[in-house]
Amino acid sequence: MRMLEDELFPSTPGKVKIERAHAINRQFHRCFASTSTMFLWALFLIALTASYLSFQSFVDTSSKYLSASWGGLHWEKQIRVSAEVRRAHGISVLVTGAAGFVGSHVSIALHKRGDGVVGLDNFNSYYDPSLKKARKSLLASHGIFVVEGDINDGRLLSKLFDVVPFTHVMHLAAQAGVRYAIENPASYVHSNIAGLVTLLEACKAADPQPAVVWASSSSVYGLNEKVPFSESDRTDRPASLYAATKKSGEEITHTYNHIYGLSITGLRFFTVYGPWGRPDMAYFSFTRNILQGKPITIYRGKDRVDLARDFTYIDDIVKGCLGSLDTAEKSTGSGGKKRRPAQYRIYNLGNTSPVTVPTLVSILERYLKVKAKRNVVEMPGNGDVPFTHANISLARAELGYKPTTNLETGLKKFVKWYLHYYGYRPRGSKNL
Ligand SMILES: O=C(O)[C@H]1O[C@H](OP(=O)(O)OP(=O)(O)OC[C@H]2O[C@@H](n3ccc(=O)[nH]c3=O)[C@H](O)[C@@H]2O)[C@H](O)[C@@H](O)[C@H]1O
Repeated sequence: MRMLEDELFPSTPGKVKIERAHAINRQFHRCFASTSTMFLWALFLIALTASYLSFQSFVDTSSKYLSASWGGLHWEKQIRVSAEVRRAHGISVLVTGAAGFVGSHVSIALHKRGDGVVGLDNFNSYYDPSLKKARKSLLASHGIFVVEGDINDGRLLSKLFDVVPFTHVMHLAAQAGVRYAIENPASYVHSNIAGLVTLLEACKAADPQPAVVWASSSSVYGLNEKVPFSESDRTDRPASLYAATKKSGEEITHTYNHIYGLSITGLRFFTVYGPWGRPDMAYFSFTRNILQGKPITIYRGKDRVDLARDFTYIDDIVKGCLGSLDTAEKSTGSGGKKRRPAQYRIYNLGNTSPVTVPTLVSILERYLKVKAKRNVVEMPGNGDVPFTHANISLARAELGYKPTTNLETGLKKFVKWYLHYYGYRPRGSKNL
């Protein structure tokens, strides 16, 4: 009994080590008694490692192949059908970020007028992916196919251009949100810089090259104080990493225009809102909190000045996007070289009438018939700017852009959609 206890619970761990060392030594001598045996063992181990490594790479390759959510004849057919143009002089458009807020609206508008549309979206979880899936279903019900994939996937992009000679790319996929850049800076570089370059590489290599229309942002005006913001104003003082990546996007697209002859149109969107919107934005999260009886945080600027935004309704933005696609000239390059200079444009798409954040809240209270629990705090230094205000003369003159929806009307439509989508009882909704 005592011996058994000693074996199981040795009083001196060092002793065990010495005994084990002796035992291992004896075994070692038995196994590798001669040099030739050791050589054979070494050969055996090398062969084993090599076969393990090649098996691993086989497993990796095949699992990548098996898990790829794209490819195959059926997949290609869905893309071709979705890209079919159904009107004279129609266009075929690859819409990136198609399951996003602006992307889904633009896709439907294009499809409705007879253009071909193929969507691309990575369905990331920056906000509730079930809303993105619901938008995808909505698009499917219109006959629009959305490919699940990432703009950083160059192979996928070149495959898409092999299957369809897209005339246009509407590039809306991006890491959005001004304040989230503090939490996750890498995601902005990944989507708004690396993803943009991968997309432009695919566009440059495509034959024919498509014309590219893409989403920049009002945030590029950064710390500008001159109002309203005009396209010729300085944009070299971004207040957030989000803004910095969008400004970089304007410069990156310029490079591709200059070297490869890609036709480029950048659209500076001003705080877009509306049905099927983004849950991370203030008007959306305020609505959710007000209905749930939770407090909302309202930021206030220096000297207790209210923050203001040139809130722009989604339908107006869609018209600006379509106007841009329709007036975009063809790209001029092929085989990696441009034949002649190509079009390069930048436009503000705003509403031209800024509204303060407390006023936005009052409008929501009225439509929701619930008082908000307002918690007013100093604007934290996390990338916000005090106000935005668009000068849209250029877009009006060259795109025929003319916003027609004020914040009151637009929020009414948003609230109606929100109550319906999230299954609220139609309390007084007849008034909406
Ligand atoms: O035009 C753009 O280029 C950008 O527009 C949008 O950014 P913003 O104008 O910042 O919109 P949004 O977050 O709705 O905040 C609105 C107001 O509410 C204030 N705000 C916000 C949150 C909060 O809890 N409290 C608050 O007061 C806040 O301080 C601000 O004054 C897009 O999100 C962005 O992706 C980009 O497209």
